[in-house]
Formats: sequence, C-alpha cells, structure tokens
Amino acid sequence: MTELIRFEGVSKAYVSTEVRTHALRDIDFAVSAGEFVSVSGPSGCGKSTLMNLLGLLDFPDTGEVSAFGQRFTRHEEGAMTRLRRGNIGFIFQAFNLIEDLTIQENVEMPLHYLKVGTQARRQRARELLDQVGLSGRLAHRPSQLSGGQQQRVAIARALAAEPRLIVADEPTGNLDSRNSEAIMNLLEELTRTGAALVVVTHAPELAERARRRVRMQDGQIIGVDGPAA
Ligand SMILES: Nc1ncnc2c1ncn2[C@@H]1O[C@H](COP(=O)(O)OP(=O)(O)OP(=O)(O)O)[C@@H](O)[C@H]1O
Repeated sequence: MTELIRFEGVSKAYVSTEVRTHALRDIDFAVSAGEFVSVSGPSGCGKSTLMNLLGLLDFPDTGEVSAFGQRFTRHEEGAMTRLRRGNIGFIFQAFNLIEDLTIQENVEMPLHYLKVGTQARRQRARELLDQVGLSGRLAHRPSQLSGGQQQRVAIARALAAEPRLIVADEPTGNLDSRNSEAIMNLLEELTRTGAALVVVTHAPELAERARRRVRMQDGQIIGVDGPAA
C-alpha cells in the first residue's frame, strides 16, 4: 500500500513562561492510502497535537516527517501549505464552517484555494452536497442547519479537493446519538472511496469502526490494535 505520511522519532513540546509540556514524545507513525485509523486516549495525551502534525498544520521540534513523497527536516511553510491544500481534508468537532458564506460556497472553498474555475467548482460542490443529502440547502447559511447537517457540509468540504488523507478531530463530539450514527456511516463510506481517514475520538463506537486503532497516553503511542502500518 502506498504510504502517504510517516513520522519518525517525532517529538513536540509547548513552552510557556513557566512550564514545558511534552505533548508528543518520540512518535513513530505512518498512514497508508485507503486506511481507516482511529486515535484515542485521555484528555491532554497529545491527540490534537498529533492531528495538527498529520494535517501539516504544524511541525515537530525533533524527528522527521515524510508526506506525499516529500521529506521534511524543518518547518517549510510554503511546501507544507501546498501539500496540505492538494492532499488533505479536515473535519473538526466544531464544524468550522464560514457563516458569511452559503453552504455551497463553503464546500467550494478548498477548490477556490486550488484555483479551480467557477463552473467546475460549483458543479463539484453540488455533487458532493447531493451525496451527503443536502442538495435542497445550497443557499442556506451554516447556522440555518442542524449540527448533523453542518457536519455533513463539513464532510462535503473535506472531500471537495479529492484529498488522499482526511483528518477528523472528534467529528461526532457535538452531535447527538442519531446524528453521530449518520456521520459515522458517512465517514465509513468515505474510506471506500480510497481516501485514508484518521479520526481522533473519545467515542468508543467510532474508534472501534477503524481497522487500526491507536491508543495514546502522555504523548506516546501505548498500543495499536489491528494491522500494523
Ligand atoms: N498551545 C499550547 N500551549 C501550551 N500547551 C499546550 C498547547 N496545546 C496543547 N498543549 C498541551 O499539550 C498537551 C497535549 O495537548 P493536546 O491538545 O494535543 O491533547 P488532546 O489529547 O488532544 O486533549 P483533548 O482530548 O482534551 O483535546 C496537553 O498537556 C496540553 O495542555
């Protein structure tokens, strides 16, 4: 299987005036094409930090990152942004949709960054919103939709640029059980399209659906269930 991203000996600390918090300690981790991986562990164990690094939003203090065929030994903002926009989709607990834009415009956003033409952008956004069952809501604003519907928009947005990797941070965290179930089904379907999905979650019912389940504690990976990468 094609390897998309690999961390070797990755560590990351946050330094404030008083304390130094070791958020990640010597992590080795890789994700291959089409995988469905869950990451769980207690609050503060480093899950969000790991997701930020996976999403090429941040860079480790020490260690090496290889992503989409490129090897980084230091923070290279431009290259990381380019790789991120072309290869990675994001889904957040708080949906993170832009209220000033319609649902359709929100889904078009990643394509806008990639300079895809207006017509192609619109068409792709409509197709995706149709796939997530929201074709009747194209001109609505995010706040006019339920939480479950907003998360479906966020999933459509994450898929817009046909990413090879999707990172999701507590995607069902703000949803009731019925909406969570619908979102979990949608995420599972998404892994059948060939994209890799890495999901951080406290919810055992979501974590258990993943083929590989990573457990973290105190900035370290303490266990992996399922096939090794
Ligand atoms: N910007 C920051 N500045 C200082 N410390 C931070 C910062 N971000 C995270 N930390 C600390 O790093 C550690 C790991 O945080 P992280 O957010 O990755 O954990 P988490 O597992 O995602 O937690 P949660 O489940 O509560 O979201 C924690 O001790 C946290 O307090």
